[in-house]
Parts: sequence; structure tokens; C-alpha cells
Amino acid sequence: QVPLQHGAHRIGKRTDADMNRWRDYGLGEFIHMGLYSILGGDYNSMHYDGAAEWIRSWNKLPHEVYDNLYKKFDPKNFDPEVWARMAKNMGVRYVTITTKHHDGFCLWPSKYTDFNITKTPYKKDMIGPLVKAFDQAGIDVYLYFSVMDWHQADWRYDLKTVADSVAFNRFKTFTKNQLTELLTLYPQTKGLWFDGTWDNSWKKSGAFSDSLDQYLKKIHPGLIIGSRLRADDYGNRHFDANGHLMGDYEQGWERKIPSDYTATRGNDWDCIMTIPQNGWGYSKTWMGHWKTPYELIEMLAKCVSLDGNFVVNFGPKGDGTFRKKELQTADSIGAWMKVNHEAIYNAGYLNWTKQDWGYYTRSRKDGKIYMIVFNVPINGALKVSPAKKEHIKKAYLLQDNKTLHVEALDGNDVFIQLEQKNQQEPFVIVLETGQGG
Ligand SMILES: C#C[C@@H]1N[C@@H](C)[C@@H](O)[C@H]1O
Repeated sequence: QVPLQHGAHRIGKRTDADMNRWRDYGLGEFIHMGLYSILGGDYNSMHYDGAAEWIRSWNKLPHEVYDNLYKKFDPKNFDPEVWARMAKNMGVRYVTITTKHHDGFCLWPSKYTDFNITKTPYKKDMIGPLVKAFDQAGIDVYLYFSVMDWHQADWRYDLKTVADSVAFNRFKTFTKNQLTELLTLYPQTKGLWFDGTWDNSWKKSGAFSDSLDQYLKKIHPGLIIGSRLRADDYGNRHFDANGHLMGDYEQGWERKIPSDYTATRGNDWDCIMTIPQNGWGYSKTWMGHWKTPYELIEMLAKCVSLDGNFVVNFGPKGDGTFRKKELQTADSIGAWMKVNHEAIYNAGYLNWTKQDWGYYTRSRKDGKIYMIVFNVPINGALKVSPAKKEHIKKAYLLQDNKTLHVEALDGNDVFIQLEQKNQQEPFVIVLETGQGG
């Protein structure tokens, strides 16, 4: 064990009510909205082939042009109730909204910088109405905040000189002030989602990140902060020098999912996922493959089966509306969730042998076991190998309670026979089990 001042202060999962609620969400939504939403990945009839919200870093787009986009920011068709209804229909139980991305533009009336929404044609706060609308829809709100802030003169990528440290100390105060402002203005917030903490300047500020984490939780008890905020005494992020998670959940699963339960190290975690290959802000041209609803539902099932949550990202256009493909995706996921949410909400890992047909989840409420089936074998028989001493008493389809034939095999293995094999979408089988035998 390496002696650490600013490593993990808690070993193991948080067990308070706020974190138990987070653990049971299952499905979430991420929303990236900002000045980049105006450009949609294009400038001067050219298309930026990076992530659309990073277009300011494109050498074909002068910083001055980007930084003056605030003069055009006017989401005339933005309606927070529409956003909240879309999320509710999709079945999400938490939403993370960008308040300030790396460009430093604030979607709330911050008094710590003029680079904020009150200076735009739109003028009004967007965060407040969104927090209210989602909160009223029963969807918990988390606020995304980028520590890296390209607009702030005191931002530093590294701390090489005394002058760097003096400037960065001012930047730390600015950051703490803005975060205090957000939690004060929007007290319904359940957590903060930090980003832009990978540079050396922040890695060298482990003590500050530790004190900031503790300060924010003191002024907002129960606040949930993932592992992307802190650095330890040696600049390690997410896991300290002793391999312990620094945060309430692991926040490293960006566009990737753990391969198996071991990869989760038994921590809480969630995966945030783009519908296109990459790109979080609105892009007029979705590069490469964009995921179908069934691909996203399979990712959701896999995440929940490994004790995680799955968060789908949406990038509204500059006018405040969503592209048709995103609305259709939200609708399709919502239609599936309406029938099958019991296998997702309040559910998690089951230590039975993974089978090719799909994923197991087990309800944390009543222990019920679910099979979320994506691949029906040619013989129509789904193999189930329960853990020792557990045996299958009954199997039935969640959607219509139709009982399925269970054929005993060696030990307590069984085949669950499907009468028909032409399912058109993922479906759920509920298993009732007994002990002994
Ligand atoms: C890199 C990076 C950022 N992290 C994701 C959550 C997006 O905000 C992307 O711009």
C-alpha cells in the first residue's frame, strides 16, 4: 500500500439512499448542447471529421469565429417540456446535461464570466428550465461540467512555471465559484459529471481536486460525483496508486462497455454512448455507422447484466430541436422499455454462466431472474446453467406471461424450449427458481 493523502477515502461502494437510487437507474440520457450545436460539424462548406463539439480545435476554424458564435446562439424552438417528455417516453431515469463544455460557454447566467447565455440573442437561462422540467417528469438531473475551459486565460494544460501556478490557482477559484453557483441555482441536481480533467495541470492538482470533491459534498449532501474529477498524490486518475476507485462510480466507460464482470472490479459504473460512431454535439453529417435501437438495447442489457447503467447521448440542433433519427431512436427504445423495463430497472448482475442467447439480470427488489434474449439458436432451445443449488422451477415470457417448457439436462442445467423462433425483437423470459435439489 502506497501512503496517500489524496487517494480514495472510501473502499467499496457507497450504500446511502442516493447512491442506491443511482445504482438502480438502468437507463439514462446524455445531452450535449452548446455553441457547437450551431455549426453541426460544418464550417465554410467543409465538414470537420472529428467530434462536432470539438470543432473549435479544428485548424480550419479560427478561434475568433467560434468564440463569436454566442452572437448567433438562439434556440428558438427549445422547449424543456418536450425534452423531458421525450426522455420520459424513452424510459430514462436520469439525464446529464452539458452546462459548460470545453469551449467555456455557459448555458446558465454565470456571474463569473460574460461568456454565458445572457449575452446571446436567446438571453434566457436554459439549465434552470431543464432541471425543473426533468425533475417534474421524475427524471433525476446531473450536470455536466468541463474543468478544461478554453475560454479562460488562466486555464493551463500544464504547470511548468511559477506564473503557470499563479494563473491556475486563479482558475481553480473560478472553477469552485462556478460549481458553487450551479449547486446553489439548481439545488435539485443529484450529481455533477466532470470532464476535461486529463491534462497535467489537473493531474498535478490532486490535493485541490480532493478538497473540491469534499467541499461540493459538504454544501450539497448526497451529491454524486464519478471518478473523472479527482487525481491522487501522483496524478493517477479514476483509480489511486493503490488501485482504489476515487469517486462514487467509475466514469471511464466512454463509448465502451466492460467485457465481463471482472472488468468492473466490483465498482459502480455507467457507460455513456453515442448513437453515431463518435461525436456528442449535433453533427449535420453522422460519420460512419449509427447504432440501431436494437444495438443500443443490447448494450443496455449488457451494462445492466454487469451491474452498470447505460446512458445514450443526444445532440440537439442549434434551434433546440432533435434530429428525426434521434427522436425515432428514443421512441423505439421507449417502446421496448414499456414492455421490458422490469428486467432493466432495479436490476443487476447474476453470477450464472453467460450464454450466447443474451444476458441475465436479477432484480435487486425481489430477486427475480430475467433472460434478455437477442440470439435465438437454430434449435429454439435456450440453455440455462444456474449456479449450484439453484434450479429452475418455471419460465415464462414477460410480455404475455406465456409459460415455456423447461427440459431438464445434466445437473441443474435446463433447455428452455421456444415454441416459435421468428422473434422480431429482443424479448425477456422470467425465471422462477428454487433452492436445493
Ligand atoms: C473527449 C471528450 C468529451 N467527453 C465526452 C463526454 C464528450 O463531452 C467529449 O467531447
